[in-house]
Amino acid sequence: MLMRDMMTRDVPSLHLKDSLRQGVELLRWTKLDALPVVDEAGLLIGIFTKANVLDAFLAGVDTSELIEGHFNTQVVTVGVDAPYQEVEQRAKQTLVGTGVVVDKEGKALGIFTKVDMILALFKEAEKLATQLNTVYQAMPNGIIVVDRHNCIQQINPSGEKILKLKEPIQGLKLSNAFPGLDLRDVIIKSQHLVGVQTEMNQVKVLCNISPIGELAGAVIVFQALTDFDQVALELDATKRLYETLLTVTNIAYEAIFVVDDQGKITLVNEAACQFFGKREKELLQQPIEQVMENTRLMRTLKTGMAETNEIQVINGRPYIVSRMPIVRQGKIIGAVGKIIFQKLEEVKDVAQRLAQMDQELNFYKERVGSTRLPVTFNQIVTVSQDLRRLKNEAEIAARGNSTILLTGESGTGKELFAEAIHQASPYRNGPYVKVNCAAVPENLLESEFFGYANGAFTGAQKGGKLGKFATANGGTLFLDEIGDMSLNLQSKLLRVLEDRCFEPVGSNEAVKVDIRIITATNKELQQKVASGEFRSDLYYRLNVISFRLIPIRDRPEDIIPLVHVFLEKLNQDFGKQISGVTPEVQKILVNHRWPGNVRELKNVIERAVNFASGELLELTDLPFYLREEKQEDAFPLKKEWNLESVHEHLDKETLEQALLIMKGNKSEVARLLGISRSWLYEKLRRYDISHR
Ligand SMILES: Nc1ncnc2c1ncn2[C@@H]1O[C@H](COP(=O)(O)OP(=O)(O)OP(=O)(O)O)[C@@H](O)[C@H]1O
Repeated sequence: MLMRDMMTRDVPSLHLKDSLRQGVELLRWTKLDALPVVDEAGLLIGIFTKANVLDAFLAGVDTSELIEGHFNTQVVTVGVDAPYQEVEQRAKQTLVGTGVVVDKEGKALGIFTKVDMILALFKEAEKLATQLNTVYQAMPNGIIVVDRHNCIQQINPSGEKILKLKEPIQGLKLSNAFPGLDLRDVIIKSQHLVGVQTEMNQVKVLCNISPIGELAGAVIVFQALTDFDQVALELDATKRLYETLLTVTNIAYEAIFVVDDQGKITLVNEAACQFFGKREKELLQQPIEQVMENTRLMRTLKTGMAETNEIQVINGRPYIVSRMPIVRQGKIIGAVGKIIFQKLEEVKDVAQRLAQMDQELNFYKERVGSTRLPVTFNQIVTVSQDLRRLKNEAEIAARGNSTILLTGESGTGKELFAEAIHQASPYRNGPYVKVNCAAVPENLLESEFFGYANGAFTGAQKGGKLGKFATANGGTLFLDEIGDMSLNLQSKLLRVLEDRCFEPVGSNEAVKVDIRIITATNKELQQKVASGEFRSDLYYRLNVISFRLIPIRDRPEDIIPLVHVFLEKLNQDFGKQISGVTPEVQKILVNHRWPGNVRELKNVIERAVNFASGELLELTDLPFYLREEKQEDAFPLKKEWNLESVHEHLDKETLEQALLIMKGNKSEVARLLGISRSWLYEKLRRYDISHR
């Protein structure tokens, strides 16, 4: 409210040439207590009041005299645009009952009387009361007003609702209505109480209590604690969720960042900070476009389309990037970006370490070994003419001390032959030592083969350690998977083969050994020689006498005899009495291609014995891939298949078969299929093949 809204307007002004009579008549006519006096230009020069009239009368002045000299030149003036508060202030400070309202030039526009002030006050109070009442009625918090005697004056609708009041409480003593609530200190000591938890009408509430003026009473503002608790709980849960999210994102190797709907960064993980080379606070709230070149995140915000695993060149390097919109109630409220393999080196490192541990595990597993009976040629089951001839030749070769190379597909019996040769050789009384060259970790190779001298290196076993060559002294050293031996070791092996002499790690003294060496591989060594992966001189050294073992599909007549030998042993192990296989099963076994050879056959029979309930192994006892062969002799080409699905089908079958052959040993499966372990895991995951 401004002065212009409070003043009395249309007030006549007096001039110097006006008589006292005219002044009195105007006062009488307007019923005002004072009138402004102005000069010829209308500018205010004074005020003519009832007191001036009385003074002139007492002095016996004639009413025809001019008012000049009979009015006050000291005038209280107020600007027409002065706000209510200023007017109130001025009114409080002066005792003068009437002020003159002027414009900026000082021209009198009207007067402002005490009556005007009171009316304005009423208006202002009314406005305030309406505002307060609206707040009072509408606010969600409860309000109780008590007077100085602790009597409840008012309670707002929210208050009644929160406290579930059934009857009015106005007029009651607060301590009676709500026992335990004492406001005496608030009222007497004018104290403010904040965050008071109490119970009113059996409702837990949180209150702020304030005194009203001086000893006038108090007001309680409260809210139900249950609502409050709820909000607090939700807030806590949100906080926890946020912290979990931060921790999760920080564990990730990928750079992860979140933007709001404007493309401003709202969250970054540590990897993202490293990736962008900035600190978190430097990134937060920055437009993503300024932080990352060629970002397509703004597009994601517009289109709402997720893009996963796309190649994007950032700072000249390609990265795998994914983008995902964040949608809430059908609206895109932000997006997440992810840059994968930002720390590819570390991932590779971890993978390498895992592979090495895996290798070491296999190696030590093998070392633990078993104390089974020695294998002789008698245990090599065959009715095939070719294999029998090979067996005879091997038996003859065993009698000498030449190095023997055994080649052939996986599972064809190379190891079996190696041991049988040893048992039939002049070295039979010496040890038979087997080393899987592919399983010895690169860092253990030398000491494993040649041993080490006392104190050769920190952590070395006291007194040194014998290597495989020394251990096999006087016996046979069977080097399996020779095709996987590193070139470095190949040259060292060549020396031992030539001189039967070697030096342990950390020693200058050559050790001479008398050993028979048998090697084996399922790789095409000649091809490896051609590609430079295998030393040709070593190849010729190893290839003095060689035997290529025959895959079982080329000697199907051996299948059923082998099955019977296996059944005999398995019956003992499992306490069963299975005497053979049904004709149906026999047909399948004989027709199968057996990529895993005798090992696969042995595992299939072991599995079948586990499942078998009758006297003969039945179709249902066979693994699924073999059962399928019953229906389809050739590969089944279905109408709905395309080249890709056919390929997948074959892939899946081969994997399942390989897993069975290798009894779930992933390293062996990968080796059998000639793929890396990581590729194998990828395939198992893709085809959803469970692998324990
Ligand atoms: N003629 C056979 N008679 C009896 N058992 C056999 C015969 N041939 C292979 N086996 C058995 O099949 C399994 C695989 O044989 P072996 O380990 O000797 O094959 P491998 O050719 O050395 O395989 P890899 O190249 O995968 O090492 C062994 O359990 C072995 O006893």
